[in-house]
Amino acid sequence: MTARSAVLAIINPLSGTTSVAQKARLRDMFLRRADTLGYAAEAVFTTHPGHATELASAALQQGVSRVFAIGGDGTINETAQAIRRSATSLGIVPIGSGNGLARHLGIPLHPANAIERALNGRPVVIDSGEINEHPFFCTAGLGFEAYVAHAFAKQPVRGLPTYVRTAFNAFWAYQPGRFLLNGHEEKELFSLTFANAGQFGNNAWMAPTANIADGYLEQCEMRRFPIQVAGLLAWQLFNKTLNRSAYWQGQSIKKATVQTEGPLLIHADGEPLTLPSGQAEVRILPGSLLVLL
Ligand SMILES: Nc1ncnc2c1ncn2[C@@H]1O[C@H](COP(=O)(O)OP(=O)(O)OP(=O)(O)O)[C@@H](O)[C@H]1O
Repeated sequence: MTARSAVLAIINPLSGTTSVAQKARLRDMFLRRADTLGYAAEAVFTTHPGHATELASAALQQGVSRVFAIGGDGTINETAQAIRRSATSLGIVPIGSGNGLARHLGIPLHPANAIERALNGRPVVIDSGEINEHPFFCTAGLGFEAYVAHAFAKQPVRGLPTYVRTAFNAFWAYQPGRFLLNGHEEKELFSLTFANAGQFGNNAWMAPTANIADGYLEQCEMRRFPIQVAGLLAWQLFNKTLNRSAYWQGQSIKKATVQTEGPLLIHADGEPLTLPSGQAEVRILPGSLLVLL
């Protein structure tokens, strides 16, 4: 008799707005379905930030071939960073607030369908990025989007309504910053995005033409814009046409540097980070992650 292949599901009890009881039902559904398909499945709830990386690293050491992240982009990031550049594949069951990577990849947003897709999926190679030592799989960036990520992290409740309220309030408080790009171009920017996937989440497409497996990041710059065009830009962001705006500029890059005076607020897959040196080095890691699709 052949041994059953081991798989692990990592579940963030705090992702999105579904209750812990609902997530426990998802865990049970995952375990039942994995068992039916012949896997030796385990599922673990995270207990603290960074726990998903610890669990996925341990699974990798034990030779687990498929690790499933049941959560949002932050949980996917923590899980994927442990198994990138390995033969272990990532399954994605999106239950977060934005689910940018899952939406870009066309993964079903209904958890039961996503479980089915991931358990039956084949490994497909995608790129990932790094901003200093921080990996990202969807987007990283600075300026307004980093400002919002920092503000959102302080909210007691997650989910889309909280995100929209936080972004709206941040819009009035935020002042565009000055950044030195690649050591020679000084620019005042509303935001600067490094996109592996095309969207932040919730179908907000900052980089409508991004290809997640082409070996490039899309560097998207948003210039300061008059308040009168904010509504139009928001419409274009969700309509996947922001790249037609005169305030948007994009290029495909393999690496970039950004400097600012004082600490640099950034985000990696929506997780807020601060770079005390004020300097960011961004690069693409082509073909660095296997995703079950
Ligand atoms: N048990 C836990 N207690 C507190 N925080 C946790 C725990 N497990 C994970 N986290 C943290 O929760 C944060 C948010 O998780 P996640 O990204 O999955 O959900 P989300 O923000 O609702 O979704 P999205 O990123 O798609 O918008 C991550 O930064 C992660 O480190």
